Amino acid sequence: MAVKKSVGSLKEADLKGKRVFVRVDLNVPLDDNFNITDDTRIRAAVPTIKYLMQNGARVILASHLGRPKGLVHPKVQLKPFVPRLSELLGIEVKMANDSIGPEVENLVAELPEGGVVLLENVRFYKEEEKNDLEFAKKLASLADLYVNDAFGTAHRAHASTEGVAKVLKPAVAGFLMQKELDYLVGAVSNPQKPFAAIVGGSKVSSKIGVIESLLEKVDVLLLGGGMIFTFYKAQGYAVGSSLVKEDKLDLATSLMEKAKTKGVSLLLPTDVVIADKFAANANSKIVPASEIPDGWMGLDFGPDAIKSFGSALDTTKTIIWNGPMGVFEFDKFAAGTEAIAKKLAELSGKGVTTIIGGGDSVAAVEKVGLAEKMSHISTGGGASLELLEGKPLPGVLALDDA
Ligand SMILES: Nc1ncnc2c1ncn2[C@@H]1O[C@H](COP(=O)(O)OP(=O)(O)O)[C@@H](O)[C@H]1O
Ligand SMILES: O=C(OP(=O)(O)O)[C@H](O)COP(=O)(O)O
Repeated sequence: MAVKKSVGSLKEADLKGKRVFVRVDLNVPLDDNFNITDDTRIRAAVPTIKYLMQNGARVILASHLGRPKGLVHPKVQLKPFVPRLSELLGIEVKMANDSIGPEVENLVAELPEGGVVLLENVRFYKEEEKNDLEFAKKLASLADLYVNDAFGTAHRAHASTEGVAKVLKPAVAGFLMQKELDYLVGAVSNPQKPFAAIVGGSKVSSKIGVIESLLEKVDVLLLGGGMIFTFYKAQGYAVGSSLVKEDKLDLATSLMEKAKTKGVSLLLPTDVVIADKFAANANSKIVPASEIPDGWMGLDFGPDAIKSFGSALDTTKTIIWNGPMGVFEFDKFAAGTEAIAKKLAELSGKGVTTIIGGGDSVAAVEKVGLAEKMSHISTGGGASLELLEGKPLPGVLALDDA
């Protein structure tokens, strides 16, 4: 099935007095004191919410945060977002203690036109990720209309992204969703070549699968972040206590073989920055990729890799980047990520199309002040990679046709 781009528009919807269920992606980085460290995704959701408010809708916001796996987890409650959302929207956003049930229904019933309520993390219910129909119906019963503006979660077929869109009609795209599709479908379905993808981050299990299809599309594939140690181990390297997905070792081997057969230049860092613990103040040193001692873990790549990755990118015309190259949140392990951000900013200036996707990748680029230099900052990492694969996104497919 082809990627779908033409979806029903919010502009055609009758909104006055209507209860509108808006799925947004507020899955942004927070520090240990619940301070939002990058609010790009929150700001990106604002135009749709403001439009709904200005047109007299009663707005019900739903999002996930983290991966609480169906359990109520205080660390990923949505309460910390209320002040920032209220500030951005210029009203007092109400917080619900749940995402379904009588208390939520009462809050929604009391909402004035132009009012906004934020539901609690939908992933506190295991039914969310299971895309349970009964749960989707409960969410749907809160509203008269569904808007999906959560591009970052559009690759997930979950109750609040896909299930609810099937039972609550009309179901249309928000402005952010539309903007992302307009840009990305064009840019990635027909990219200017040579085309490079850079994949890092920590979601190894979900992103390693994407690599297989990326090998059909790209000329250059650079791997970094937590992704690389599974590849090293598959080659017999010692990886110490680095992040490794044991069940993906065979896949890593077959991906390296496939890259060779396809003539794709697949590069892994040749040196890494290792740490004796996962902490900002860890002891660190640079070692060859094949020599990570026991008890040490790789948290960034080293200066040789910075050079070789830079040269590999020099001749490309389109670059998509998802996933930081190291634990950039700790200054000691941020050099690889910063070097890639700087390289992409430099290449953007020379006419190369540079697309950055993903909550943490965007946070990393924001941290070094280079977001403005990129061609497109996408709020979706996994979602933009899956679009690039040519996969239809369930959260988009479920929306009404244009
Ligand atoms: N070598 C590594 N080991 C463990 N975690 C890493 C490593 N490199 C990067 N990370 C972590 O990956 C996280 C981001 O991963 P991910 O969610 O996949 O990216 P995105 O949100 O951009 O899609 C960051 O918090 C970063 O600290
Ligand atoms: O942060 C997200 O994806 P991303 O890290 O791939 O950009 C989305 O909020 C989806 O989260 P999930 O990967 O836990 O389903």
